[in-house]
Amino acid sequence: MKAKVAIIMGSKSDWATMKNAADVLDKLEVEYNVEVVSAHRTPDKLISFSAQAVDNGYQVIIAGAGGAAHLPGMVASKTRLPVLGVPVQSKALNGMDSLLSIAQMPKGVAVGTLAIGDAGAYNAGLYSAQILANNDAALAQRIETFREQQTETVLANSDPREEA
Ligand SMILES: Nc1c(C(=O)O)ncn1[C@@H]1O[C@H](COP(=O)(O)O)[C@@H](O)[C@H]1O
Repeated sequence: MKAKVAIIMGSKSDWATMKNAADVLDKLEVEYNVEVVSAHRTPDKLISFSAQAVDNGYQVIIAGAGGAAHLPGMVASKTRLPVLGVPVQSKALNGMDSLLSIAQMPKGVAVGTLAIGDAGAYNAGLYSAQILANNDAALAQRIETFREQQTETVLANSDPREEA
């Protein structure tokens, strides 16, 4: 079966962050492809990737980028697929630049913006699974189980003085 989720990022240096999206998709047994695509450095590849995304079987695109993070918005401008943008934490501005670049889209081209950094990437993975679960009962059940286990873990470790 072809992967329905694409995880793309502006640079290899974003992988440490974007791996969090891959990790949760692994946990939920969702297939994905991973690729570096940059609006700035590989603009032609961005156009072809986005234009072919539907034909390639993708249903959701997770796009992570840092600094002048144009990647998610530009991909969204060239495909109707939902694009989840992950602001990678930049050194100079701690990711505020990435966050605002991704969140402040002009009306008419939508990008779903997640939180800065690892948690945002993880939640982008989770969100993409939740979108796919609308048409996949087995995946929906795995997400329910994931949540129950998460709740049980928190309830079993409710003394803040003890190590998790
Ligand atoms: N924001 C973008 C885009 C883009 O938006 O297309 N392409 C690369 N970059 C970002 O540049 C940062 C530094 O990249 P390098 O570490 O390769 O210098 C990365 O966080 C990347 O996402």
